[in-house]
Amino acid sequence: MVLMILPFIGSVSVSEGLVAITVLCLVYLALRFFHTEIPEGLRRLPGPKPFPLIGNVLEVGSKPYLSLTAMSKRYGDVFQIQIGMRPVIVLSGNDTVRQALIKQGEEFAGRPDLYSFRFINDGKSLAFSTDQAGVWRARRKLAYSALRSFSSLDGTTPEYSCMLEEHICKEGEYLIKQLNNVMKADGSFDPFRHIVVSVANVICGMCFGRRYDHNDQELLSLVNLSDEFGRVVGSGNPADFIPVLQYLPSSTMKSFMSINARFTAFVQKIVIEHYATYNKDNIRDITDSLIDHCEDRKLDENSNVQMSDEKIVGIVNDLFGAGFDTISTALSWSVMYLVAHPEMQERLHQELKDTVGLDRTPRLSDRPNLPFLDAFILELFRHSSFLPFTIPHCTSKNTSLNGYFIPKDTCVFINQWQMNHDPEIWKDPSSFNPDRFLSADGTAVNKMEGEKVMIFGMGKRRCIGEVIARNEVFLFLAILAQKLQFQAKPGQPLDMTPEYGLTMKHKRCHLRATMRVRNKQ
Ligand code: HEM
Repeated sequence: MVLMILPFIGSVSVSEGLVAITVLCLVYLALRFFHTEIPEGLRRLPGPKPFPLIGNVLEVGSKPYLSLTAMSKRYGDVFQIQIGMRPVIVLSGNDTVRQALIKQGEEFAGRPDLYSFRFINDGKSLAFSTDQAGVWRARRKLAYSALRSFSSLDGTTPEYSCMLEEHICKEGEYLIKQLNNVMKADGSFDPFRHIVVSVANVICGMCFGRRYDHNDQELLSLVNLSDEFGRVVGSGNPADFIPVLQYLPSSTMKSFMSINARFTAFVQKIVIEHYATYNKDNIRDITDSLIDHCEDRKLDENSNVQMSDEKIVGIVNDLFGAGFDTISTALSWSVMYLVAHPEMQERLHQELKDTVGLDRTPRLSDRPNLPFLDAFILELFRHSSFLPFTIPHCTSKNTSLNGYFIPKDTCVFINQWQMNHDPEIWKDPSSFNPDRFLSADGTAVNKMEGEKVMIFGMGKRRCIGEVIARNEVFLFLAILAQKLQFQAKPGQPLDMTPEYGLTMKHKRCHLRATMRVRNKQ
């Protein structure tokens, strides 16, 4: 965050700077003057003392998941920091987060009105916008039912249990061929670069009824920009917290706007093609089903939530965006963990060899027989906590939590990383140990332990793609571990340091892989 504010200082003239600082000081003093009254019986939130203007930016630093976890040890599960001008409540601890997001779910389900969020999906994002509760709920329901029906649709042949399985198996097999070819040609590969196209193709198949070549430049440039997107949304763009910065030039913000504009243009082009070829009697994919919903709604006089067609069809933009970045980050990390723990890589392969064999592609129905793979995925989610915070929440009314007063419209960060590394819950949390999720004889996953892992959020805003995501990570990883053996590139030590963002990624690197079984041609 501090690193993100610094570039602003160089791009402002002295007089502009002085005016900005004077305005900020006046606003700051006014805010302190009108300090919120605490209702009787409730306490004022604890937290570090903020500096004028920058608040606690210095203490939060560039790894907020670590600094805010350290602060939770000092101030407790509910505390307040100030980022720039904006107070932010940070929630940690399983019981506290459960209380806020489930028991008091309605009060904590909003999204804050952050400047950068206005550029995502043209300000009409289901996940990031400040839609009124009724509109958001109706859009979420539509998105959820479209996702569910298009993933559970029958596959094109009885070989596959559903469309989702068909897409993943085909893309998984194609990915193996692709990695094999790149290995032959270059001797190493960048895991994220190839995984992201395969994963994007699965969600493209469901949303748009099409797939892209691994060398398609338009798709490649779009999906490889997602790191940049996560960096702004994840760390909090300075202009979100120091409003006057919205009016000053910023290269980060410029690039963020351009990524969003390109993303929206990419989806819009496909949506326009769908409108032109739409046929009510042949709903091809999620885009068609959303267009169909707009048509039906025009005939439904009882529909009580007012939503524009743009807001309905724009849902596909959210599904596509959320559907590839998260899953490819999870899979890319999986490969890194396999390389970091070769004994686990062998154990996984052996489990697949013993239960599935090497002659057929794994299926979703193999899952109950692959407990170590399931435990490995749970530990990957927990240990990497690659989504260290949920998307920021916001209170919809004055409320209280653990006896502390929290005013309406307060921005709330949920620290998933802290929950996944809490020593009260996890024994030796910093070690990577999938066995923690297995029964004593190693034959079954302990479901209760698994449910303690927090990576999809909880309550009213819980991820709507969770089932698809879990299935996708499982099946892609099963295919990769069955067919390939991954290693680090000689002379290149593995760097597992996460780079902070909405989704934390490992540094781009090159790995090697050898085929364990011949792929079907
Ligand atoms: C491993 C993969 C994934 C992870 C870890 C993940 C995690 C999350 C998290 C933490 C949130 C925010 C929850 C909150 O704000 O409290 C979220 C929201 C969301 N996710 Fe996922 N997600 C994944 C995959 C997907 C997929 C595949 C889709 C759809 C195809 C999807 C669609 C969404 C949507 C639409 C929201 C916004 C929900 C709302 O604001 O009401 N996600 N996800």
